[in-house]
Amino acid sequence: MEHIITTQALTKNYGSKPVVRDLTLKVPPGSIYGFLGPNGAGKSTTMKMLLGLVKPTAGSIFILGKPVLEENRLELLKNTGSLIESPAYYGHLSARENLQIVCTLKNVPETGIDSVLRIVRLEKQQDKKVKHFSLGMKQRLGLAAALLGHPRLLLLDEPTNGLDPAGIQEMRELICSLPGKYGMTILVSSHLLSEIDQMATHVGIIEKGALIFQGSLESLHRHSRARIRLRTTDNGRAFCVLKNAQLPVAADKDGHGLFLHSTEDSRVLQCGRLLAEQEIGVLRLEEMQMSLEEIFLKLTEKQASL
Ligand SMILES: Nc1ncnc2c1ncn2[C@@H]1O[C@H](COP(=O)(O)OP(=O)(O)OP(=O)(O)O)[C@@H](O)[C@H]1O
Repeated sequence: MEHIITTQALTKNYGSKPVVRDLTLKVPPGSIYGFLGPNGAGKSTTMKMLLGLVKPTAGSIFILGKPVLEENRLELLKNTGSLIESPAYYGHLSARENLQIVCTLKNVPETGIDSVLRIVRLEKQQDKKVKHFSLGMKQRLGLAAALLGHPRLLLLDEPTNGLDPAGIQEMRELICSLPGKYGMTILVSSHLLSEIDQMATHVGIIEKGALIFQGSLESLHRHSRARIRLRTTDNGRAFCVLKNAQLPVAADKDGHGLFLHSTEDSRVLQCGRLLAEQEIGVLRLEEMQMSLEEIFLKLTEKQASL
């Protein structure tokens, strides 16, 4: 399977300051690739390099299987839509008129305007002046502009920044619908783990310019050591019984229960049997996943200790 975006040792220094280091991105076709990292990690700089807006210090970029070179950059970018930073508009013009200008700039037919307005659900407001738009509507118009020309690849830099919860939800649903309906691949950046968790199929985590994780969202979740939380009629005695049986057990911090640091059926079964034998009642038994927040901290801690 050929990746839609590949970078090799992509590097950017500003003066002597490394901002992106040796980045090897692999974005699979049809994926929503969540590009995750704290503020200042280098996400925007990377996306700008992919779009040819910032020149890499070193390394190479391949988009849709082709190396991005000065001479074919424009051709490749024809197949790429982007929403980087707050999109600029003519406030005194309507949404449709703004999109007509984008069509001229992109050299794509205006016949696509109706369809992108429908996708972003702005068809009813298409004749309204953009200066009267809410931030959410402006972001959706930005997405509509990115979708003109039906690109195969979309690059979205923090598309939900500044939106209210309803706007965030709307933008998220829109983004999620695009690969299935239109066969697009999407690279979307965010510093919010929960957001990526709800949207992405694949994840790349960048910290201080370097990639510290890349893979499917599922494989990221596998990084989370799941555990079982138990509440019993006698947590103190239960702890001793399980510990004596060499089970990986720990008391939880507030003393209301226990953690079994394993989700293997055989161990959970053993745990239940031992407690029943000792006539200790089980009140709760639940599987706990590490939150993405915890996974991120774990990954970055590991990085810091390397
Ligand atoms: N033109 C520039 N000149 C010098 N330094 C820059 C320039 N652009 C970005 N930087 C620095 O590069 C680092 C990475 O910035 P970048 O905007 O890529 O991060 P980011 O992950 O997108 O963060 P944010 O979510 O805050 O936008 C920051 O320390 C920033 O100050």
